[in-house]
Amino acid sequence: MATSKISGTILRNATKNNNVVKRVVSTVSPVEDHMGVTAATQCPVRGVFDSMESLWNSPKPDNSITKETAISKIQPYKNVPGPKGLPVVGTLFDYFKKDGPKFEKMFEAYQQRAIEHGPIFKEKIGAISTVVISDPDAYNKVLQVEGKYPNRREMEPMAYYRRKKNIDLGLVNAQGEEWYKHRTVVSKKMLKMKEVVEYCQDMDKVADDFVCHIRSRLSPNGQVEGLEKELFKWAMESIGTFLFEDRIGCFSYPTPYNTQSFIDNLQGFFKLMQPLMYNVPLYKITPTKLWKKYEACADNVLAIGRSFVMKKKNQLEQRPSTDDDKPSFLEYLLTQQSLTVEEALSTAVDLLVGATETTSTGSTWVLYCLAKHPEVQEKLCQEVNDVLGDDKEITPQKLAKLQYVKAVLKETFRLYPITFATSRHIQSDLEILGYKLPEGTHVQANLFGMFRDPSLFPNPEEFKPERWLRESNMDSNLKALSNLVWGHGARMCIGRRFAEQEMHIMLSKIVQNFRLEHETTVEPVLNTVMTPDQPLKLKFIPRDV
Ligand code: HEM
Repeated sequence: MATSKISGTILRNATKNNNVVKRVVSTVSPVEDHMGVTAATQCPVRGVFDSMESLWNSPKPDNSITKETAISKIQPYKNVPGPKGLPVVGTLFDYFKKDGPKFEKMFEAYQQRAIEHGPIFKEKIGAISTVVISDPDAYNKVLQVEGKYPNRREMEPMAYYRRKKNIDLGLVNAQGEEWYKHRTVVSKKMLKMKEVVEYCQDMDKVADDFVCHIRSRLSPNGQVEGLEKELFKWAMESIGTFLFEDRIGCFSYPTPYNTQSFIDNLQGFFKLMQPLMYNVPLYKITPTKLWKKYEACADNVLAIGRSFVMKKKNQLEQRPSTDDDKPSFLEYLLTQQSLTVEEALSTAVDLLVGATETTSTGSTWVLYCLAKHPEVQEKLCQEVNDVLGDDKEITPQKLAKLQYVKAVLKETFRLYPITFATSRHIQSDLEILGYKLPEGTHVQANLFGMFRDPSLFPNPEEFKPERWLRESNMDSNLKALSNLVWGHGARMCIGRRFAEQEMHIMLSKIVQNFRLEHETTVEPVLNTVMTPDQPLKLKFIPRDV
């Protein structure tokens, strides 16, 4: 496990600043949306935080400000503590200093800032100003001002690229009513468990094929060269079964040219987006070298993604599905009155893009954590064998019983939250932790910092899936914090149910078939999502020989 250089207690350090207020009970009233789904049911953490009072309101000796005085002493935005920066560029140049924070380690920078400045700090890096919250209860207030159309910070290079090419912004970057239109269509299929479990059998087959594929790729020393790319193929094959109700053929040998090219370009697309997102956006004035590389990757991703989608669309036109067929998600999209054909195609490509780097990287971290913890691996294998018995197929009923598998995934994401912070532009003024934030402020929850805060998670550097089991004595409200790795509210990750299902299945099959050992120690870095800083060298030792 990567041991962070930083340790400490963010929340208790708040008392170093004069800004600590007694936390006020939050009363989030569930708002019903057009689909009759309450916001409370959409967001598993919402509401749960309401009762976090007991955790966070316990008297602190040096926290003498009462609720009333806190309210009368609400301070303006300009007084929110944080690192001092220069006019216009803020702290940007700090990130270029040899011993300064690093863009590719923003999660550590946030953790360090929170330890220095307390549970609320603000930072301006170049053109971007952000308020970062490291107090779970206080962050609940952000949920109250999400509005009907929650607004996340754009992935600026991606959005700029699409505007330049006149392409639909898609679910990830669209805002307001435009976003809502796409979201309404997609969520009907992707957020409903009833719909997602329909794909359990397909995912089970993909996972079985992945296990065979791994066996075929084992070198004499038991390693799989380019493991990350192989996991990427599994993620792509899995989403393909959903989007197209068909197999893409990622495991065939040699790897189909389009698949390989999609993988290479998508990885470049995410890697290059990271520096483009945080640096001064010179690419908007002139196409910089970095931008040209990014644009080439984005062009390829789009062209290949589109070719997969178009191929399926043409097949459907030649052979429309019958009543006996399970219609694919692409077919569903193409038949929606509210979307144009172009919008439907864009959405399908977005899902292909959104589903691959995330789940493959998340799975890389799980396999790494397991390889480092043989005792967890054995416990996991035992659970899988007990639940599956002789019939190796994973059904939704069996999946529901695999509690330790789920705990392993949660614990992995606690240590390596692949999206290290949430993002919202608040839609009305907000009083939080003694400060008044104006409408439009960009606010983030410091996930990495909170997940490694010893006052929240004892021995935070230890990998202990048991924390998340029903019988553990961890406060149930704190358990809910793990949901934030998927975002929250009406804009939470739309692929969450799908991603969890495919990862739980794949993980079960891997531990059933292999014992994992690790040969390298890796650290997390940001390539837009949090990835290992070097290729993983894991040994897959077949259990049946
Ligand atoms: C380990 C896997 C994944 C993680 C950790 C993850 C995490 C996230 C997070 C944190 C967000 C932002 C949510 C918010 O702002 O509240 C998000 C959005 C999104 N995710 Fe995922 N995701 C994963 C897998 C997937 C998959 C498999 C798909 C597609 C099948 C997907 C599609 C999307 C889309 C389209 C959005 C934008 C949703 C919107 O703005 O309405 N993700 N994801």
